[in-house]
Amino acid sequence: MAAASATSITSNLPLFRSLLSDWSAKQPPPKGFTTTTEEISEVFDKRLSDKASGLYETGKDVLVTFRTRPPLEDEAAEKFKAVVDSEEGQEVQVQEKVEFCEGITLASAEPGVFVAHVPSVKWNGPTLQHKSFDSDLAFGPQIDNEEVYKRTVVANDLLALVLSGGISCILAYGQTGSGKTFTMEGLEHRIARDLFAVAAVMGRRFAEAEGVEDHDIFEFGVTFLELLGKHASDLVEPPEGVDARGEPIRKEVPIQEDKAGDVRPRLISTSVRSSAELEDLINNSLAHRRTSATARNATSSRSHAILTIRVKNKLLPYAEEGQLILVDLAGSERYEDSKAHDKQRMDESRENNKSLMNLKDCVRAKAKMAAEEGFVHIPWRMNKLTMLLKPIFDIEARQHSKTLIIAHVSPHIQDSVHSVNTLSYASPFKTAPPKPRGPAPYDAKDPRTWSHAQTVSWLKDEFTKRVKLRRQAEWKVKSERAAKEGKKLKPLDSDEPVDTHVDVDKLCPGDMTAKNFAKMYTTEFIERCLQAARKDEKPLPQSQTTVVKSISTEVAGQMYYLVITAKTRTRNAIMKSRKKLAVVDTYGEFKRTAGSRTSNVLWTGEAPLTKYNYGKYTDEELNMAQLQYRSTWNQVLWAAEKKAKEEGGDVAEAVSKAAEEMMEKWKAEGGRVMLKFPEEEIAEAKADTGYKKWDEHVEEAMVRADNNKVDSQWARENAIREMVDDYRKKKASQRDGGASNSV
Ligand SMILES: Nc1ncnc2c1ncn2[C@@H]1O[C@H](COP(=O)(O)OP(=O)(O)OP(=O)(O)O)[C@@H](O)[C@H]1O
Repeated sequence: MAAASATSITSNLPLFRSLLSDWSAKQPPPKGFTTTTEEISEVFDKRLSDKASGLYETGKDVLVTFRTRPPLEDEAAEKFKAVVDSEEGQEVQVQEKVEFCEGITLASAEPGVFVAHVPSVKWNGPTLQHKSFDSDLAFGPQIDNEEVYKRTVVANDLLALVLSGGISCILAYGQTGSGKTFTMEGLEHRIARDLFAVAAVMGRRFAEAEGVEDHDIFEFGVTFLELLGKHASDLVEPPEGVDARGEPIRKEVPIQEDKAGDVRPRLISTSVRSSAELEDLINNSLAHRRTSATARNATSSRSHAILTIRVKNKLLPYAEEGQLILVDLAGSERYEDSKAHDKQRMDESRENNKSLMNLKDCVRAKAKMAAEEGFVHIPWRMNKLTMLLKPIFDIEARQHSKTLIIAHVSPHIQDSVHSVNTLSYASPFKTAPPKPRGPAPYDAKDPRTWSHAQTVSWLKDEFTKRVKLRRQAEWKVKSERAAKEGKKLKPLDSDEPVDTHVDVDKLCPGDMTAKNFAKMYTTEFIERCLQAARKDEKPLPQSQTTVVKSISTEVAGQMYYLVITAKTRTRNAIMKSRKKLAVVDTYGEFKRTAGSRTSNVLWTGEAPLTKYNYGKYTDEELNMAQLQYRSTWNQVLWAAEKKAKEEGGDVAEAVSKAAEEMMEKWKAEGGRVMLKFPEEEIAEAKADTGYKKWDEHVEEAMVRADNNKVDSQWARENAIREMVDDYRKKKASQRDGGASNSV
């Protein structure tokens, strides 16, 4: 079935309307939302006012939302009035007055389901296809910005996340004119309205827990950046004028990773202290963006706009900053449209297209990572847009983050093809909710498996251990000082009980487990520890506050570290079993065609099929080569088999020979041998190389592998092999050097 042209859609509107009405008559009534907005507000208000209600499910890391807007007055008539007559290639007015016809139907609001009605042409004439897409939430044309704000920002507690040192990111995606800016501006103004009220409540709670008088504990810095093609500029500054092409002239801002691995373009960061100041800043920056939109070509729909609000907690000066990142993306269909434009515009559109595709890869990888509870490679270094979004894509980041993508579609049937593109871009980000699992067996290294009693016992041990460590360190300093004065301190009795300050039973009441703590933001954990350290509800003396803050930060870090490493172990086990499966699959296919093979081990001398001595390659090498060549491996073997059969030759010999040739090629391409190193040696090599350099090398290798369609897991291992080899060489030369020195 072919897609219908704009001409045929508009001239066939009566037919499509009747097909739509037949279709609608057969549909069940749309499903609405599972909660009312009043219920969302109620839960939120309670959470803010009630200290004990901090235990809540943080839900998914990536949420997908669809939105369609109402048709605007006379829009259909304006937008679709003159259409090209495809037969004659001339513009003709096909209808006197073009009335709106629905291209999107909301089938369910939560979980979201949109049905796009796509006009197409069958052998017997025009017809309609109905394509259904899933999301977490869907907003029909009657939903206003206030409700969108409540069901996204409020329901997911994004402001509290940011104020607790986490990262919230909202991405608006869709065709030009679909309503991205309308949504983002709506959200931005409401965020400006509420952020300081939420900050006041959270600030008061935190300050009270610390026994500090000043409740004004947050500092806010705002930046606004525009990315047009590869060029970034600061939207806080007005443009310096317009060039001959009618484009705004702006100072370019470089986007690079700094030495610490951060991507912080040099933008004007404006400090804001109230809703009014934030609102003013947003309005001015948006006005600067719109100034350019009134110029000859609306740059606003061709550029990405990124508003970032950074939040610093003055009482936790060393903690990571919270970030709220709001991104109004460039129109998604621009590349096709740009074909009629000059080279510069086409380059810019190609760049936008690339960045949107790369963004898709990153969001998809992130969603997958969250759903599978482990690490996957996220290629965020591939372009400037995803580099700017590093905080949400960097797997090393220790901050909790939540990403919300709002995919916008036009309501018109004439835009259905674009709508299908938009919905199929965003829909795959939706992940299944985590499967309800029975209680996992106890694992001392995985906090997610601990019961209430095990959690209490771990917390008691951790606090005690850390207080003892502090005591030990202080004793050492004091005893050294005493030794200088010729005195000797009484040795410490390590069995002597210590005051951990934090009452763990108070910190971990009822049926609370480590799972609850692991989901908690660090600031919330510290706040709870400070509360649990209070005796008779009296504020703690300053010296104790400092100790509790520092120890509880360490305990939270240790808990998070245990969760992360447990997740990595799960992930590695998944990867390993997948690798095995891939090998078994390859083997299965080979067995089907080659017949008589019985051994479970591939390509070894023991197998009856092989006359060649495969003993010269290890199983690991053979598996790696097959994984790398994937389907090519089978194709080559099948071709050898077919040829031998046709020519009446020895099939086993031909197949084995072909396999051997491939192994030789594989070796010649760089001796891709996966070596096994002891974990301690890898850890030593890592520490010696430097963690940042190590990770960069691995990441680069994986990106290169992604580009070359080579197994990225193999690339990772190969990169590690190279670095451990280097480390071995370095150590050997030091040894030799050391040995020659000592001679
Ligand atoms: N939900 C809505 N309700 C009412 N009007 C809307 C809604 N969404 C968008 N509009 C209107 O539709 C028009 C196009 O919306 P908007 O400018 O937000 O689109 P856009 O996707 O940001 O386009 P561009 O990519 O060109 O910037 C505007 O006039 C806007 O006011």
